[in-house]
Amino acid sequence: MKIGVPKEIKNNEYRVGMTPAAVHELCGHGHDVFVETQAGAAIGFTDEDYQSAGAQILADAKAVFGAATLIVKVKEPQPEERALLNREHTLFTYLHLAPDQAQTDDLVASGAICIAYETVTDRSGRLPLLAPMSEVAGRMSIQAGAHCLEKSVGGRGVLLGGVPGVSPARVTVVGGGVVGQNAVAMAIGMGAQVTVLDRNMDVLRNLDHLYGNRITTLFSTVHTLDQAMVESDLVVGSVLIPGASAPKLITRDMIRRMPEGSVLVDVAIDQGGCAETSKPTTHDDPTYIVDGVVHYCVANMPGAVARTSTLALNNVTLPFVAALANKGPIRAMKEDPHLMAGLNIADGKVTYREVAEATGHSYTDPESLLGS
Ligand SMILES: NC(=O)C1=CN([C@@H]2O[C@H](COP(=O)(O)OP(=O)(O)OC[C@H]3O[C@@H](n4cnc5c(N)ncnc54)[C@H](O)[C@@H]3O)[C@@H](O)[C@H]2O)C=CC1
Ligand SMILES: CC(=O)C(=O)O
Ligand SMILES: [Mg+2]
Repeated sequence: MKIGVPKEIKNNEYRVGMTPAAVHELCGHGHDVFVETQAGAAIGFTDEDYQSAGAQILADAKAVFGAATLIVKVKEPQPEERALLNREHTLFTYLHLAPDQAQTDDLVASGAICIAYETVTDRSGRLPLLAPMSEVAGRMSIQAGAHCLEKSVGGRGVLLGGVPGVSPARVTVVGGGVVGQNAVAMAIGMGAQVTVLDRNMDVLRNLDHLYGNRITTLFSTVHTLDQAMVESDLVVGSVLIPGASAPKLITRDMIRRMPEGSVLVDVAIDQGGCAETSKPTTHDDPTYIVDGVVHYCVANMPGAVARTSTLALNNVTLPFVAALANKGPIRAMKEDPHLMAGLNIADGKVTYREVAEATGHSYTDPESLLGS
């Protein structure tokens, strides 16, 4: 198989789809790997490192997409990358299609096989290719939130941990999954007073078991969320319905009633965001203010700690890249229903129900499309 690794071009995105170590493994299996020049340079992976691992270095994305059939990336393809895709390609990357009509339409038109990291499953129903980036973003959400609480960025001038004689900040985490658990751990570590909401009682029981009365767990309803929001200094949005647009649980009215200078870090922004007031921002210009509340809505938070994130991502994607390359995408998916769960688009059809529903495309069952 010919595998291509283009340089990421999203704003401040320094991650790379494959590390030199991953390239070495794939070349060892007899595959050809083509890496765009400087693809990993920003995080210390030089062209020479990739060449030593067995890759060929190509001058630009056009050459990589021309030479390879399996494209391994990190972020959703940008318009200029989408223009390079055709039905010979298999694209393996984060896609987040439900809130992104233009990308969905372009990928349908390309005819390519498009497998989304974020909907690949595991035996316990979790999302193993999303998990490491959720760990990163969950941990980052508290440091980003702490910074946003500073006066210079419009925050209310509150220190998360307080000091002797002054109360700590109140942090509310909406969604206690992977992002939420990592946010809770960091917020507790910094001394904040933490409340976490979820609709899954097992999630709340597990957090209660871990932290006891150090945190407050609340079953998430409109009422409990409303109460927690208006008393919070920092809110982390971390709900997910896999593959679907994030539910808009946080209303504009709740935002209006939060304290002046409080902060919302909407990590779920990559699926459209869980607040009515959320819109995607970039690391270049990460925040904006609505009704006095600082909103941080960066859709590629892990890109800021790109070296850690690339290594963590490659740990989990490598076995799937190897399966796709060794068996070919169709056989690899037929033999692994968890990889098949990642298939969002193929042959001009949308094969993920929530994406079809959100974007107005008709849904095609992936098994019927690929044949059994
Ligand atoms: N902005 C960024 O850079 C990044 C964003 N993310 C995103 O963060 C979000 C969360 O990801 P994970 O934590 O991995 O997902 P997860 O599936 O581990 O956790 C989501 C949690 O939300 C809960 N939930 C669903 N509906 C709810 C409701 N109505 N009320 C309360 N809780 C509800 C679920 O029960 C689950 O515990 C996803 O959209 C993911 O794509 C992840 C990594 C980076
Ligand atoms: C998951 C995601 O959106 C990211 O890592 O950028
Ligand atoms: Mg207000």
